[in-house]
Amino acid sequence: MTIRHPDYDYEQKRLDETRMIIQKEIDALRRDVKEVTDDYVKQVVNYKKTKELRYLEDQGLEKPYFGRVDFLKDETYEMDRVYIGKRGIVRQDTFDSIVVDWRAPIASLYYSGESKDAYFRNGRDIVRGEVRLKRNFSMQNGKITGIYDGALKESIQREVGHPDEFLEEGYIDEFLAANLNETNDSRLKDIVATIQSEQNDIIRADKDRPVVVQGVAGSGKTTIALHRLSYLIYNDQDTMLSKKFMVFAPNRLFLTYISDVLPELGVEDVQQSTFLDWAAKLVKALLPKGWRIMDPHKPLHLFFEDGHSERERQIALRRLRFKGSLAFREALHQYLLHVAETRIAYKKLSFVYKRTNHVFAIPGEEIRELFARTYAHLPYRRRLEAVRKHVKQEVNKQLFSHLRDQKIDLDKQGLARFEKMIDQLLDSYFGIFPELTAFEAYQELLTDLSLLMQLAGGAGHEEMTAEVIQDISSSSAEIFAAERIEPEDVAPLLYLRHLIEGLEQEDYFDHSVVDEAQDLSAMELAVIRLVTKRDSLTVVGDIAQGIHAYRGLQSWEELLDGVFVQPKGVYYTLSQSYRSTIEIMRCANEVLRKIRLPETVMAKPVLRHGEVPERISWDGNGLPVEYLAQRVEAYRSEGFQSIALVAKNGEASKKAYKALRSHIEGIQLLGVKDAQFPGGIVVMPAYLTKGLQFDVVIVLDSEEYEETEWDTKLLYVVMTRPVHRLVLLHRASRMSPLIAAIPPALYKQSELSK
Ligand SMILES: Nc1ncnc2c1ncn2[C@@H]1O[C@H](COP(=O)(O)OP(=O)(O)OP(=O)(O)O)[C@@H](O)[C@H]1O
Repeated sequence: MTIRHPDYDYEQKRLDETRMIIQKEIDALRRDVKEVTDDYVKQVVNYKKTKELRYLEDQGLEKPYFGRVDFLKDETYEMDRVYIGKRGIVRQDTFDSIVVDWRAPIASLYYSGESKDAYFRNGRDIVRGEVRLKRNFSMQNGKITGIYDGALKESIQREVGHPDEFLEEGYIDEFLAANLNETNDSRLKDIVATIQSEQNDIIRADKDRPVVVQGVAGSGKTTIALHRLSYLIYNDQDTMLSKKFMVFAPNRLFLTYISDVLPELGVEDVQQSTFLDWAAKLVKALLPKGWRIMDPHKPLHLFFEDGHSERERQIALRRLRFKGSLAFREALHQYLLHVAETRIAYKKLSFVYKRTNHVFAIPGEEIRELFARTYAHLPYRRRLEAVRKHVKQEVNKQLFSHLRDQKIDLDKQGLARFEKMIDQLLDSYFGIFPELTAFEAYQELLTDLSLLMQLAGGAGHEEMTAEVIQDISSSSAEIFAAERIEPEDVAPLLYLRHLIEGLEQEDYFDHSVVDEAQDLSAMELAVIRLVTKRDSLTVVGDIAQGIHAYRGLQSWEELLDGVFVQPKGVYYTLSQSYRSTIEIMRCANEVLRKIRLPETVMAKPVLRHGEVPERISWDGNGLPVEYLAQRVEAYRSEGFQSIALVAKNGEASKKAYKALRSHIEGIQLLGVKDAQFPGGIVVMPAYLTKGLQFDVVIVLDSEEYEETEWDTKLLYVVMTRPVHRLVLLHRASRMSPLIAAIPPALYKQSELSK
């Protein structure tokens, strides 16, 4: 902390002046919003003023800004001194901007740091110059408590040696370190003051191209995606509406976990849903009466709980993987082609114009060409309409040229009669085209084995052997026979609806965020792309945290090469991890190392130290409940607020809860059906901890994690949840091979006996 900074007096004076102006603004706004009015426009203005007032009262006065940049413009050689805050503040009397909003174009300079070659985009223009100073402030009760100047590399050089080595090791500036060290509670918070340059690039990326982010655990993916929404709304209010923004997240628990930060960021009315909740609403309208979508957690039981045969799992795996694949999307397209080519007769359309005995005719081949090629890009039903319209125009053209040749002047009535006749003719011609409905077509494709073989198998689909297709088809038929569809049917069914009927305008989003995207299938992401205007998507995730063997992406290439092709998605990677201490990340990285993925990058923790993780062996039966209760109490008295006791699966967490509830006050059990994230002390299954963070994580049954790809990923997820402390408990008789492989120097070991 540098209270005696040479500019301290200057900055404190500037802050005092700013606060005086804000106080005046508050007084004026209070007077304005008191006024009762019937005028609608004034009501809208008052609503905005009330929001502004609330911000100024709650936060603006206390901490109007967090940073400053001095920018010397190349063109004019003028120095701009800009103070940056969470919201812009403008004096109502002079309209002078006293604080610039972090989302404003010029604020971008603050995030890219000091540089001789700096620039920012202002609309289409690029403003170039030099960032002479980047300064951060800590403030409390209107007093500056810290000033941090950001010549990052230079200060490292001075203090500790060669900068690059330290940056490699995750050196961070003092200001970020101070922010990270504040005891974290489990909720997500805004990071506007400490957004890092590579995170800033993502937040401010082109809005009309898909952005795909692969980031290690704790690299700020969720946080950044939400900040990007805030940035987009601020800069593109004319073309985007926040109520047309959608955040797709993995479960309802996660949605309540993130929902607090959205109003903080000034984006209140964003839609939030799991993919399934959103898509199921649309799909239900396509299902016959009495049909239902199966419980989405059934596969979790099948794959994570005991008591299921390997063959059962194999069939389910084949079927579920196929339904989420781009190969299936291709088969859906092939189905439509198949219908267009084999189920439509494309007869010649002809009739005799009685008055002249002239035969008008459109060859069947021409209609085929129109249907199967010219209008092939349109959904089936819209294509029918377009071809019909085209044919009608063609007939009319022929008629007028014939009438001209024959020098016949047809009056209004004659023309109307002709038009009616044509309409009748077209009704009967197009009436024999198959009337497709998405649901019937979908069922047919999956249950007609030979059709599925023809459309999904063959050259180029070597993995789709007859046996695999047989498994997919017969197990799908069984589900349909019970008048059910499964969650994995929802996306392809919607996709097929799009191919057949097209989507309605109100189904579209102005921007979609997909969090934990590795858990969605390529097919689901293809559907999200369909419903998002101008490819304005932010897709974030971590392949190393893809914990569902039966679903989800295997690699980002699948997405970039198969879904975000035109315009091409922009791919970013983040390897700096901000959540956990160095000690925790070192252990977690040992597990990550075991996940052999081409895209795996080791997480680089920021320089924040803490206690080393503990491995505790226990030789009794059940759980060491009294010991756990003591530990939890000790953590509580250390000031930690959120503590997760994690069991590998749902059954085990229920058992643990039963054993612990009378020993630990306020402990809560979280399951898949829970929609509220309570914070505090919770027992939960490992797969539900995704995306969340806790001060402390205690893994209750670490011996249960086998050396399989999915268990490794699951353990990695769990180990990367804590901000401060990690404890791995295991039975004395067994240890997970994944934990056995962690060098003992990286953790503290102890034994616990009955
Ligand atoms: N630039 C930053 N400044 C301060 N804190 C940050 C920054 N970036 C990320 N964090 C913090 O790091 C933690 C992890 O962020 P977040 O949950 O968004 O990461 P994630 O990549 O989505 O993680 P995971 O994949 O593990 O779920 C949060 O507490 C967040 O506030």
